[in-house]
Amino acid sequence: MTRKSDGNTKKPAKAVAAKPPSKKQGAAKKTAKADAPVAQPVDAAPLDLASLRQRIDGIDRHIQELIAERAQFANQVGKAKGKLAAAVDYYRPEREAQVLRRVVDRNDGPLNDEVLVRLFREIMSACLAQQEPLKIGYLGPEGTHSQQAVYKHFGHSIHGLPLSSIEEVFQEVEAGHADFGVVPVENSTQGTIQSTLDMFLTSKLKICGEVELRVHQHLLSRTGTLDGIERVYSHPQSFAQCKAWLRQYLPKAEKIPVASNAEAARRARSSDDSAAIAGISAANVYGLKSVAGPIEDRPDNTTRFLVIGRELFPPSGNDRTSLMVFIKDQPGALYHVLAPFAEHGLSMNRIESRPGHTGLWQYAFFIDIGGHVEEEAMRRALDSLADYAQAVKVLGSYPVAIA
Ligand SMILES: O=C(O)C(=O)C[C@]1(C(=O)O)C=C[C@@H](O)C=C1
Repeated sequence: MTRKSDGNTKKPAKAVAAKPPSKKQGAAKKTAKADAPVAQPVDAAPLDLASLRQRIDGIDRHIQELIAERAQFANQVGKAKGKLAAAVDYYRPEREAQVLRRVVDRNDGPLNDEVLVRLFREIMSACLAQQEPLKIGYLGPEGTHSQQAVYKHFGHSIHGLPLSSIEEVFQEVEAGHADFGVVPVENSTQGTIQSTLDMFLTSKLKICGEVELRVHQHLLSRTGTLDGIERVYSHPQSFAQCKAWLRQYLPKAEKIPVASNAEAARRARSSDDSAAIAGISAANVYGLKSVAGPIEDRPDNTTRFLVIGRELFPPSGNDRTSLMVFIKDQPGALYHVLAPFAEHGLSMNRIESRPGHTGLWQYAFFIDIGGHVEEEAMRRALDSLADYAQAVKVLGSYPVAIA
């Protein structure tokens, strides 16, 4: 598997140096209501605690009024869409991506992009839920990183459906019991989650989004101490992400692989000599204490999840397209399949091959390309594949993950 950066690198947190009110703030002052809070010039005498809290109270009132106003407009947008069948029909991932990108572009600190995106995501989630909350299937049980990925992408105003396998997530979305599903597809330390890619060989579902989640692992136990730990439960992927730490601190403990980190936490709760490697949220769900964390070997350990649904959405302006390509058995076929993307100025972020289940030694290539299938360059590149590809399936075109 190869993956290359696509320019979606996170902006470094902007400097938060003291500065006079910006032009943006100056303009806002003119249009704001008379009782709206006014930014305190940085060189003014510092306010006392009571006055600072008074300012915050004023700002909170103003924020609340604006959120209520926004929710009313979102409601009207919902009505403008006409009488639609279900909540899923009101959801517009391309619009949400545009809103969040603008939040990032406008951000001058002191809060970082990730925090601001999370706040705005929650506002949109609540606005959408006025129609009806979306139903989102994920690899459960509760407390997994998959559940965190669901909240990161859809906010908390949803109905989460914890399911027992990646296959079941696909099935529940296909059957319409869930509006969307969220499944892990690759980890920056451990590589591809092959069971997810293999589902696309037969599934008709489309990829409608991606979520990147920084994954922090913790050692959790009933006692909260390393002493006396004889066995550790976790998912094989998590064991692999914490190999060096385990070698150093628990070289003799038995390592027992289980189906999910949440299941590991559930088992660790039954005795004092057991521990689990899992995300910190599992500690709250299963009543455990953190012995140590984060304990992953690489500090940039990140898992990428896919959002799967039943339809494709229009371009957002910064999209990625995932393809599944079966190539013809002839010299240079792979080269000829990839060349049109470069010729049309489209960058390839990832290529992965898996047994295609169509015949002995026949492979399916999973390819991620920057761009959207409704864009001219991508359409032309796809048209040029026909001579060297046996079959091309567009798995989805979706907004590139934000913050
Ligand atoms: O713009 C829309 O289509 C809306 O429904 C509004 C809104 C929002 O709150 O901004 C809410 C839900 C959609 O998924 C996208 C955006």
